Amino acid sequence: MLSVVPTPVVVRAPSKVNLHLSVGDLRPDGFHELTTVFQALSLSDELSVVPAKTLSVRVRGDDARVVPTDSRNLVWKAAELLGHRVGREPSVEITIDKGIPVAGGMAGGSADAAATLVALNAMWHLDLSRDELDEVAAQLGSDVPFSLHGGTAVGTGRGEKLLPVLSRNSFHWVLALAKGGLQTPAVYNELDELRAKGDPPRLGGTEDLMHALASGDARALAPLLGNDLQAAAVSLMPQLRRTLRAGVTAGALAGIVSGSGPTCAFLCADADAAVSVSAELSGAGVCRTVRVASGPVPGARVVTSESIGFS
Ligand SMILES: C[C@@](CO)(OP(=O)(O)O)[C@H](O)COP(=O)(O)OP(=O)(O)OC[C@H]1O[C@@H](n2ccc(N)nc2=O)[C@H](O)[C@@H]1O
Ligand SMILES: Nc1ncnc2c1ncn2[C@@H]1O[C@H](COP(=O)(O)OP(=O)(O)O)[C@@H](O)[C@H]1O
Repeated sequence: MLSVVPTPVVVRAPSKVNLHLSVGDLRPDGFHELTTVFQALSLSDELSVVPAKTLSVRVRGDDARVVPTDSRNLVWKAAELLGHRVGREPSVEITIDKGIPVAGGMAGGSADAAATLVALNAMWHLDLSRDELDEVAAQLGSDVPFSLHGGTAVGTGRGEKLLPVLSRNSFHWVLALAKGGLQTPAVYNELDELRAKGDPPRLGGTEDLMHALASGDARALAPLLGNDLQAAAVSLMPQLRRTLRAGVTAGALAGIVSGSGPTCAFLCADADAAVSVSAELSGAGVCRTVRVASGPVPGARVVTSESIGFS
């Protein structure tokens, strides 16, 4: 007799770097008003989802031991929220292969949450529209809608309201992963404290950055990269100053802290330059490990989803 065993729905979801992250005032709801330009990068997580008796989560990869596998995991929350919304028990086993550093300012948890929504939308044949998925995504976290969309986009509000940005060519990045992570709320908090004590510089507008992206010119883009959270991340982890200097000494066009950090992202002139910067940076002893990535890449998407038959 032929029995059909479902193969997993496998979804790949990208990390991100904020090319521009301008942080406004703290809102009454505890979030800061942002203007940010996200770019999705090829460094990614992969999720495999199969039907099961109950909801469970497994995590594999270098950082696996610091990722919760219970209801604190964003994929658990995503499965429950979507299940509740469509009236289904989220009885699935989710395996996360982590490529994105944990608590690294690269939206790894958000990528996994977005991947879960995409996987369940496919597995349960829900056919939810982009807008419906976006609405669920925004409830899970400010960065989750961008992890769904990918590409290059401007985020406003708390980062969840997105507009795509015209971007030509691929950009080449080297990522310096730190020993340890930084918790996003602590970094926003530190910025509020720095602002209460003094007046750290605030980023201006994004017009020139948009032109540089449209022209696809990495050399034009490099001096326009900026992140208001960088001062706060460096204040909490002063060794990042050395990492940022080392990347530029190694030949990168520019370096910034990615989002709330502590990953540092270095924009390079081309793919060859990225390989050479990564080699030099990994020998400099200023970070835990180094990765090469390119962007923009698409948002969370199914990479395989079939049923196989065997007798
Ligand atoms: C800083 C950024 C930049 O893209 O990303 P990461 O670097 O952490 O990946 C984001 O704003 C993080 O987004 P995300 O990680 O989804 O944050 P959320 O879960 O929505 O919020 C976590 C906490 O961060 C703070 N927060 C987040 C977003 C925002 N616009 N203002 C905030 O003050 C709040 O303290 C909030 O309680
Ligand atoms: N699927 C997940 N992957 C990584 N971290 C997760 C996940 N779910 C929950 N977390 C928790 O979220 C925190 C922030 O993780 P992450 O999303 O990787 O960082 P960031 O907010 O800096 O982009 C982690 O410290 C971890 O405890």
